[in-house]
Amino acid sequence: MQPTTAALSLRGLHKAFGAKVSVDRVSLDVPAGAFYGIVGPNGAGKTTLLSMAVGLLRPDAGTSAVLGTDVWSDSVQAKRDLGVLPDSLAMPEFLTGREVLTFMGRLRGLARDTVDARAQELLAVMDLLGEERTLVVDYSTGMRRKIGLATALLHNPRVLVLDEPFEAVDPVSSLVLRRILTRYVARGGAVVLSSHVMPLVEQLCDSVAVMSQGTIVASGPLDLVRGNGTLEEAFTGLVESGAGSSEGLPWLGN
Ligand SMILES: Nc1ncnc2c1ncn2[C@@H]1O[C@H](COP(=O)(O)OP(=O)(O)OP(=O)(O)O)[C@@H](O)[C@H]1O
Repeated sequence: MQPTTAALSLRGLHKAFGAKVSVDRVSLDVPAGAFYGIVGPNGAGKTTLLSMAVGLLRPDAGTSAVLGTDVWSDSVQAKRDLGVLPDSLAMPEFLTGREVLTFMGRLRGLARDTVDARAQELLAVMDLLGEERTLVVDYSTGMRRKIGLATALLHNPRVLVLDEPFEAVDPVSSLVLRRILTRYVARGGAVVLSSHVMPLVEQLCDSVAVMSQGTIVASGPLDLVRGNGTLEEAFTGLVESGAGSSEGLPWLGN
């Protein structure tokens, strides 16, 4: 039987900023149809890794392939298959949400009526129809996240890479989004997301990678990584990041 091509295949990705190694020769395979969570403490290298994986940040070394297509040497095809929610989103600020979707959809080569129909549906599910006339520059943080997610979904990509997709998103929109992503995976799409919210990762993802100080310290099926405890317990055990002790700040509250 032919092995199925990985949704995302990272090989030896490496990035240093000056003397600081942010991602240290990371290799990772995200299988087709996976719902893959990447967790790690602040500064672990998740955003840097995902930015290189989707072709937004050029690595010092290593490769990334989306469904077998290299993101740097065949970026047009790779980006056709990819929907990306980056960490910090550069947006056309002086457009409304609907205009952003129309603009991005047309850039993606979608027909005008397809873009219009999808924009209407996406604005509805993201609960942004009421803000139709608001310019993105005046959006709240959560609204920006939601319009970013809508643009990631617009062209019906086969692989979604989402950096902290639930950050600043209200509980109702978060529930809607979780359902959308679960259905997307059930239909054969692959999702890679980073998050700090362990219960959410446990609820959604079938596989996880734990990052610490630029490397992956554990990866694989969720049940294997968390063992008999919760993901949070496994995470805390794996990541001895030298995080500040809760015994500190003796003056606080005294
Ligand atoms: N453009 C940059 N210039 C210099 N250092 C950077 C740059 N981008 C990231 N870093 C450093 O690389 C390391 C990893 O950062 P990164 O944002 O990838 O971590 P993260 O795991 O996404 O963190 P968080 O969970 O806080 O978002 C950090 O030490 C950060 O300071």
